[in-house]
Amino acid sequence: MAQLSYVSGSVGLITLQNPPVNVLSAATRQGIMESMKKALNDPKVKSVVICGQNGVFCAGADIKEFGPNISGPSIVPLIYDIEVANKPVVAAIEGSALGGGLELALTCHYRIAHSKTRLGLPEVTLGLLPGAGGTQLLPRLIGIPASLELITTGRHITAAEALQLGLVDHVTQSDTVDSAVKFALSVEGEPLDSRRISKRPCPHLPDLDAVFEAVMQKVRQKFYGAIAPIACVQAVRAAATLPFSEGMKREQQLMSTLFTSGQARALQYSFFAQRAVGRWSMPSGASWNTSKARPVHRAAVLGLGTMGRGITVALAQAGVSVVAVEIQEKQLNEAREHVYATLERGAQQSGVSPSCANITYSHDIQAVADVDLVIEAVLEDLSLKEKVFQQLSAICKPGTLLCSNTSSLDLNCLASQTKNPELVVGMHFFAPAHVMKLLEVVYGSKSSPEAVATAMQLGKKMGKISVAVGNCRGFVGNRMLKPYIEQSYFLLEEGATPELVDKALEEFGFPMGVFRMSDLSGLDVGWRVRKEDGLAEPVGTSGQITRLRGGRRYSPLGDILCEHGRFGQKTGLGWYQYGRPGGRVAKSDPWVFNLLEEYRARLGLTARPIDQQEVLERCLYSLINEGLCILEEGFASSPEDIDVIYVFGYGWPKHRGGPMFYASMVGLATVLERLDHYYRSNPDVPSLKPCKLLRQLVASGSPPVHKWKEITKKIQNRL
Ligand SMILES: CCCCCCC/C=C/C(=O)SCCNC(=O)CCNC(=O)[C@H](O)C(C)(C)COP(=O)(O)OP(=O)(O)OC[C@H]1O[C@@H](n2cnc3c(N)ncnc32)[C@H](O)[C@@H]1OP(=O)(O)O
Repeated sequence: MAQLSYVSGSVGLITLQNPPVNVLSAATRQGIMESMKKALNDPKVKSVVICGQNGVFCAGADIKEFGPNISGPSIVPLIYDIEVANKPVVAAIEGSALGGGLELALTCHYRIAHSKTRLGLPEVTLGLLPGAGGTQLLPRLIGIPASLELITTGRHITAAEALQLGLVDHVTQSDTVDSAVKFALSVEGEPLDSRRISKRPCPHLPDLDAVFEAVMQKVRQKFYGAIAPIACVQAVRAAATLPFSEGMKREQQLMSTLFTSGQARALQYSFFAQRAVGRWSMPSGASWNTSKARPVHRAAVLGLGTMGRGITVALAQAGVSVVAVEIQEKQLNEAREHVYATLERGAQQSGVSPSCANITYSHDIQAVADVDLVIEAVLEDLSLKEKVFQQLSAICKPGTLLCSNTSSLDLNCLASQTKNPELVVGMHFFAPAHVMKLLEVVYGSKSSPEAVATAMQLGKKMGKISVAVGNCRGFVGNRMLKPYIEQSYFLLEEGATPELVDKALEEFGFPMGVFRMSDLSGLDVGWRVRKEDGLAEPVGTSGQITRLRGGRRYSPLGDILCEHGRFGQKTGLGWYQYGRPGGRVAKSDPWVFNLLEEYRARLGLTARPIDQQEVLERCLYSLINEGLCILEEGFASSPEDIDVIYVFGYGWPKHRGGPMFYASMVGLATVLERLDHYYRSNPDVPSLKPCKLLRQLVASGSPPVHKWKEITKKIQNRL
């Protein structure tokens, strides 16, 4: 797992060999330790270079090894041995140097990096801190403010930024190992004391207390509820205020608390879940490793409203050439300006040139004739979309993939309008489409595995986390949102306020509670759907209110707000008041309180005290139950798919892993017991009825999430 060889007469070259990314597994640590010892004891060796095989230095500790029983040599003494070595040790960094990998490089006496290398201490994103000396070494090398920023965000930086910060000594464009070996030869025999970072004082910072206080406040706000960023700040503070050895003790102390935390487990689960969703499968058995994606060089976006514009930007930024089509001239011109400005802004932020040249605009649908793939993003209206798919099927060259950005319509209906329904898939982006990481790739009953593979690959190219899901109402994300919103309305009927419900959800970790979120996305969207479904009936001021519709309990509260023109932020009024149309700051609205009181009085409902626990149980457990139904029915192939969708598309707090992981943390038996309890008192609310899979999982001893697939398969086979 690490190999010592000899080059240029006097250089011992230690190569980490743990593909694909040379993580510091027990065997790799052992290999480094033995190779170092051999090199240092060999009188022919005058200097040492450490590199990684296959163009990657090291992606840090092996996350799979984390747990109560870690075997092999500890990482801290291992890297300490490198720093105290009496021969110069040079890190030859290429590919990635992350986490423990960067810490390994920090204990070397010199760091040479290839210009394309990414460096960082991303432990915080795994619920940890850089616990192999990173919190003590980095501030001594690059100062406290820069270290705080890198360690609390886990941001990866380029070699150029690393050079600017003083994190690396030299950046090369040519062969990294060759450069490092030449460099090692040039420093053989030179004194090393000044090169040992642990021996340096931490750079002085005036107003130390004020700096740390401000950072702590920022971190608490930005990463609400997360414990790792706070521990990171505390550890860096130790570097600033304590001698190195004491700081190291503090780092270890803080690390041991984090290491066993539920948050670290959730975040590490999420790390692997993000990668697992790429290994998609369909109920037919087709999957990522049996299906080949087609290349997409040229794509079209049809409809340049908010979503179409965002998708155009994301495609252009991914280097795909785009034909952007909008039939209304005015909308087309506005879209052109908007896309240009967004690309310019993005280019300024990232320091690369904007990709505007890749886009051609047209108001003629015929312009899509020779593209490889079309993404339709016209209004969410079935008959309009059906017409568009008929046209696309007639215009596009044979083999063009036809994708819809619909968030709610039946993909099979759209596919049935085309000559080749196997070429139709959903690409459900989330607003703003160039920013949000999530993409649901929806397969209909006729979508070919090749079409799914192509959409998944294009999503990846656009920097999205793509999840393949089946074609059910609302797909995965929006379908699970329905019972969650429904419960929040019922809670209002029973005595809660929008403020109380939102507070509970925001304290849980959502960036916005359900009512603030609804105001942001617009209450009229759901109202239109409910009207189409025949659920929303005009209530007026004196009309009778029926709470049982379609055989189940229904709350018309959202409809009543819409009848009053309260569509949320865009009209300045919704569940809250915003001062003006388009306002963003939510203020409580006495009108809503009065409405709730009058509504309850009309229906003879008595308000009762409702606590945060009940809000969480009813909103979250009904959402979880729907997720389990989706798994049971096979519309998502794994709990990881659902969790990734919720974390990256719906603001589920990252440090809680996702709804399925959270349910397993709370205890599936507890979730079942609470759902049973609420369903008993609300038998007209079917979303509270625990699904078969939940009962089965509990009966099977509540296995961990990665074992659920065995049980879902059994249920699906029986169906
Ligand atoms: C042992 C005692 C504990 C002391 C702790 C001391 C303090 C140190 C802590 C750490 O170092 S924690 C780890 C910090 N490192 C990271 O967070 C890096 C994580 N990896 C990445 O960001 C990316 O993988 C990459 C290196 C940028 C490469 O990206 P790329 O897109 O090229 O490939 P991936 O598909 O992401 O990865 C390939 C493959 O490798 C697996 N993998 C990557 N990193 C790790 C890791 N650190 N541990 C275990 N496995 C890792 C990844 O899961 C992929 O495998 P599959 O999931 O596809 O099987």
